[in-house]
Amino acid sequence: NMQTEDEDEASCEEYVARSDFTGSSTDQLSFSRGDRLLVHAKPSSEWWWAELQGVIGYVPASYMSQDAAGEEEEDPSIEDPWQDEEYFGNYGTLRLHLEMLSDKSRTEAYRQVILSNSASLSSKRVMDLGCGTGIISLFCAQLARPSMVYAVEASSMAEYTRQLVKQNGYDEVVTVLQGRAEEIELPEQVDVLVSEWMGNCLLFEFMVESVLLARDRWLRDGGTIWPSSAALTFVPCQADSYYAEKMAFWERPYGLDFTPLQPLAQQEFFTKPKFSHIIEPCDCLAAPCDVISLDMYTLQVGDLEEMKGQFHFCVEKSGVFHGFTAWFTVCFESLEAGGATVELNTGPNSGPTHWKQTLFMLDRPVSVCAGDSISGTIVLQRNPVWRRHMTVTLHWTIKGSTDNPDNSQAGTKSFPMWR
Ligand SMILES: N=C(N)NC/C=C/[C@H]1O[C@@H](n2cnc3c(N)ncnc32)[C@H](O)[C@@H]1O
Repeated sequence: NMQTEDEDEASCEEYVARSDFTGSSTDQLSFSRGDRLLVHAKPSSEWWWAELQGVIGYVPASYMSQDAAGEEEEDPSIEDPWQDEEYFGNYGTLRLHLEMLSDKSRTEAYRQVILSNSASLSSKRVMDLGCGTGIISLFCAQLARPSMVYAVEASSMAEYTRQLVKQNGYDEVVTVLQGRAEEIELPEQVDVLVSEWMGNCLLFEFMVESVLLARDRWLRDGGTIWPSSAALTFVPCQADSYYAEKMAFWERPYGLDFTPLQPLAQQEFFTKPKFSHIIEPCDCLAAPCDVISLDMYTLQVGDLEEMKGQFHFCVEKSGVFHGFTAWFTVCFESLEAGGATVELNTGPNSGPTHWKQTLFMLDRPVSVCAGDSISGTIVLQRNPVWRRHMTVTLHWTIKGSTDNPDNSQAGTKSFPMWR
């Protein structure tokens, strides 16, 4: 039902942009912090249809603020950009700790780090950032002889962690401090800073920021940070079963044609990355490639705002290119020069982990042949408002191999994680 102009104006709402936004496709508006936008419709919770100086397009709803127009500073007490209440609330329950402790690949990798460095850990001072139930700190006390381990945990789990330390007779070696690593005070600097901070797609949750701040404040010069380095790995892949389940399903359910729902399915199921995807090695269409590498000694908090990477894949076998799958690897250098490095690889050729892998589905699958190339860039854009979130923007070009050079097409897509 078409509304008349003035009615339409009446149903519009004015919002203020919380921060700058650069549209990544022609149907998205770009705007600056403080711009006043007229929201005409809210077709989904993520993207609204809005107008700015006569131009209409999609805007990310999370950037829209209805604070009293003109109020410059968003009141963080209303909406904490770090969502710490919810975040640390979740970690105050056992569910996530049970999941992480049950992840053998993850937990045994950290145990191996302590075990293989046990001699060098003698008389060392250690900080375990975000210790959770304290498993890494307990490994240090159980397998080595550090002079002190400061186990820092912001959630209410910390009081139980203290009990676990005492229960196992390590209260002389492990000191549990409840609080955010950014705010607590240690009595001294440490020789080793260890943390298990990696989120989905390596960076989600952005706990890594806390690790960098603690490194700069509490790790002595020449100290060791574990993990020492991290890499985000991508591969172009098939995702037949996921595509069949979410998209092909609408072709002929019960002998009926439901294909008009496919645009909705694409919007609802393929707009965000799919966490906890398990990719089989045979789904990989090319050799994986590290698109982003982080050196934990030199990485700066500012670098986290926008990280860029490039990729170039040579398709090794013909198939359907449904999207990209991502995972990460972290390395723990030895405390002694020349000692063995321990690696935790969360990819399809290593043991399963609770992170599994992350699947980025293209809007439309593309058939590719062996010899084709898929090259492009990835940009991880940290969300300026919701500080634990980011957007992953992919640009790719598919070039036919020499015998079918005309099969060349380009694409781009932005995936919010999550806001
Ligand atoms: N690996 C992932 N994704 N999460 C694993 C681990 C997260 C644990 O670290 C704690 N944590 C996170 N950030 C901080 C901080 N800044 N200060 C103190 N404790 C913190 C959380 O409460 C969890 O117990």
